[in-house]
Amino acid sequence: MSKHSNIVLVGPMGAGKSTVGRLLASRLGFSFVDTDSVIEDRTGADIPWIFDVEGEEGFRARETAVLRDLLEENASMVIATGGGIVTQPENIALLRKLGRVFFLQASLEQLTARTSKDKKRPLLQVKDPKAKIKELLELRAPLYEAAAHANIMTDVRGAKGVVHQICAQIEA
Ligand SMILES: Nc1ncnc2c1ncn2[C@@H]1O[C@H](COP(=O)(O)OP(=O)(O)O)[C@@H](O)[C@H]1O
Ligand SMILES: O=C(O)C1=C[C@@H](OP(=O)(O)O)[C@@H](O)[C@H](O)C1
Ligand SMILES: [Mg+2]
Repeated sequence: MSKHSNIVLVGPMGAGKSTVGRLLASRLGFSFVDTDSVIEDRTGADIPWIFDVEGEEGFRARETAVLRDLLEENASMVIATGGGIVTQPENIALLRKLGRVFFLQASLEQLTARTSKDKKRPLLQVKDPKAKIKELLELRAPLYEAAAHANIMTDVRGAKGVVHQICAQIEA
């Protein structure tokens, strides 16, 4: 286990990392960090713009830089990551160094429904978002498993219920 006492959330788009992360941080009295928000704050641009101008490659480099910077922080944090952060091999070790990693999962139907209204995910601005989510999940599931210390199914409970479940695992 890491010397850092952070809680790190990984998982596909729509798993609830940003929503649960914020609630969990408040419940634990930790700082909340969303790597997407850090990148947007640093660039002064939104994610679609970064994907457009710097490409996914540029965005991924920024994600790794954020993880490296977070390792220098001493605060106790809940860190919500972007769904593709595990695609960079070096990030797996960085995530596990940062703290206890929870893999938030949900059914394809739930992931699709939860992301259907938000147009700020460039990778899902395609004809068939459900098929894209499925494709990414098949590619990334082994990577989430490699990064995570624990898995949390989020289908049958709302965000608050997921917070409760994570707390129960932390306190066990
Ligand atoms: N456990 C849950 N049950 C139902 N809806 C959820 C749950 N967790 C998050 N949501 C909703 O799903 C959408 C995506 O959540 P978000 O936190 O942005 O996911 P992520 O950061 O993993 O992409 C939001 O509208 C959020 O309110
Ligand atoms: O899965 C991905 O590659 C991405 C997930 C997004 O974060 P969320 O998982 O919070 O939506 C965001 O980092 C970007 O759109 C890329
Ligand atoms: Mg998010």
